[in-house]
Amino acid sequence: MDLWTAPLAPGPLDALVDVPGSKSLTNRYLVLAALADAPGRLRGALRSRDTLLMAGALTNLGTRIEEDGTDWLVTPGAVQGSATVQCGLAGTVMRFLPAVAALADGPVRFDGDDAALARPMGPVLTALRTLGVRVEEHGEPGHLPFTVHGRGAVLGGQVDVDASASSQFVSGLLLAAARFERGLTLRHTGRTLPSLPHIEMTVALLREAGVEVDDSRPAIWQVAPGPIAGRDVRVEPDLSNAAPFLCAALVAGGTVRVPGWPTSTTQPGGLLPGILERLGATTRLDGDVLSVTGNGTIHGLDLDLHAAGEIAPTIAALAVLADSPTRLRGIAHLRGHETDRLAALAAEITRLGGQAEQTSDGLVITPRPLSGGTWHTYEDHRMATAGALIGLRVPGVEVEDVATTAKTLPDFVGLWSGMLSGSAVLA
Ligand SMILES: O=C(O)C1=C[C@@H](OP(=O)(O)O)[C@@H](O)[C@H](O)C1
Ligand SMILES: C=C(OP(=O)(O)O)C(=O)O
Repeated sequence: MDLWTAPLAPGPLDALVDVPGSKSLTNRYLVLAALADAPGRLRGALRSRDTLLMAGALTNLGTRIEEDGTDWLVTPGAVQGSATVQCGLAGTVMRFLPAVAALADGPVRFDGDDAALARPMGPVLTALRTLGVRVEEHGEPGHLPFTVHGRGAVLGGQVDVDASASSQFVSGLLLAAARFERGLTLRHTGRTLPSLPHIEMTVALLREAGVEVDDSRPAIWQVAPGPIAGRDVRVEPDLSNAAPFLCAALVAGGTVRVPGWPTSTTQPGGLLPGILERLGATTRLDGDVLSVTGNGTIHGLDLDLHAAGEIAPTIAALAVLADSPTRLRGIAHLRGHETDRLAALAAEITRLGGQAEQTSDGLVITPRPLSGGTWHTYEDHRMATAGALIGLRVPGVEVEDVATTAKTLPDFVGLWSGMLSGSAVLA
């Protein structure tokens, strides 16, 4: 077992951290570019395990993706069957590509890491079947591995989807829907809907590519059939990956700045400044540089994170170091993320001597004095960065398999040490 001793904060921070591109934007732009009617260019695309898996899968499906300096040039081709899609542990790959594969002229087999076999896929497969696509399951029903038997075209029409376990079920169908003969009307039938900003991101990117989307009725999205424009786009920095760095200012005191912060964004990380202020930070946006300043005091709070579940592990790490208890709500769907994040956080916080209880839809964390020990990461990049954050203040936190951060941030350790040495860190 590979252990990385999380460095203690040397004192108040003063750092500029240039965070690489957004995973969610990169993988959406790649899918849209692959389905477009002309070549496209991605600037600032993230290179990480999840985006390289997406690029590799699209290449297997007939897209040409070339490096041009730091850009990705994407030349669409007819979607090809007799292909395989290796999903790794990437939700965006396993949920976005089945609807693309349905357009292929033959079978496309989807497989992934062992941990990926536990992630829910059923609503995507049921929706494709409703749309007339044959799907063959090879393991536990509603999970990887499976084969989508493309027939070269999808009629489209109306479909009901329960997306309470993941917004990606909706995004994945919408992204390919303009290529269905009749487009798609998708109605979410579940009681809760997580990560709405990520669905809004999908809608925004479709519209930017010239696709007509009607989202005027609650929980219903209608995508008109039509061409998808090949575009030249720039990917915003990954604001959820910025979170551990910005939060480090609350743990260690001092200031951490992240350049390239968008003035408006559909990334859920756009909610961070408001959340960090409630936790005790001061935030400022000077041009496109977000500064977060802390004085070492973190306030516990009651927070519904259903819109931004992705940042919950980072907020949970702050909560264990706070001056009062924290209740995180609205994040039952985290049980289907890279690991059962509610169980993983509760187990690891408890292992260090903290107190964390799972509720039906979140966690209650009561600060207690912590001591060092192994912080298990369960192949979850955000568990690894949460351990690093706690280790800034608690001596001897040994983060297991820190390399798992490569899922979305391959140089996490380098960026983290650069931040601590106070130098400007350029990705
Ligand atoms: O569409 C996307 O890019 C994502 C949607 C969210 O998924 P869930 O709705 O499953 O939480 C988020 O947590 C994930 O990291 C990325
Ligand atoms: C839930 C996450 O990833 P995925 O895209 O694999 O669902 C995440 O990055 O926090």
